[in-house]
Amino acid sequence: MIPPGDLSSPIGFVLGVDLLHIFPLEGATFLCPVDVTDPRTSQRILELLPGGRADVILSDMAPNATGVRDLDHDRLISLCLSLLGMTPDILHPGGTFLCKTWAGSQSRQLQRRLTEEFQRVRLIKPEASRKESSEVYFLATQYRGKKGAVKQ
Ligand SMILES: C[S@@+](CC[C@H](N)C(=O)[O-])C[C@H]1O[C@@H](n2cnc3c(N)ncnc32)[C@H](O)[C@@H]1O
Repeated sequence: MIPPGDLSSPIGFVLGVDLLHIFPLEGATFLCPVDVTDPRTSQRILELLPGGRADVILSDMAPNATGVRDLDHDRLISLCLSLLGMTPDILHPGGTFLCKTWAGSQSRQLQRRLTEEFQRVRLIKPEASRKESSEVYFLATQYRGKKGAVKQ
């Protein structure tokens, strides 16, 4: 329980990662420009995370769209899979993973991979997402962890 006097104090730690420069924002730490597909990135993230692990990985990463639907879809799935590949290093067992995708033929493959790693996986279309957009989000919860352990 949080004592009332502490409600205005910062709770948690937010680390933003992007290929592009991010303008400073009070209360958040940024690692940029950084490519999540670079194998050195998880180590750089780890060095900044207090306690060495994140509770939530949240991604609305997207490549620059070419307009070729299948190609854009494949490139975004590939980004999501790169991020998922980092979870053993940076996500707490029991943690949550949210990623944006554009619906397409590889979505099932990503869903399968998420289901191997998380106890619960849901496909979400937020109200704020335009109906005509193929954008959908996978919300995966209760990360099994490296050895299948789930934090209680
Ligand atoms: C839809 S934008 C979201 C930006 C941000 N969330 C915002 O609201 O301003 C997608 C972002 O994914 C980033 N991105 C694309 N590929 C990336 C990669 N390989 N590593 C890190 N970030 C990447 C882009 O630079 C871009 O800023």
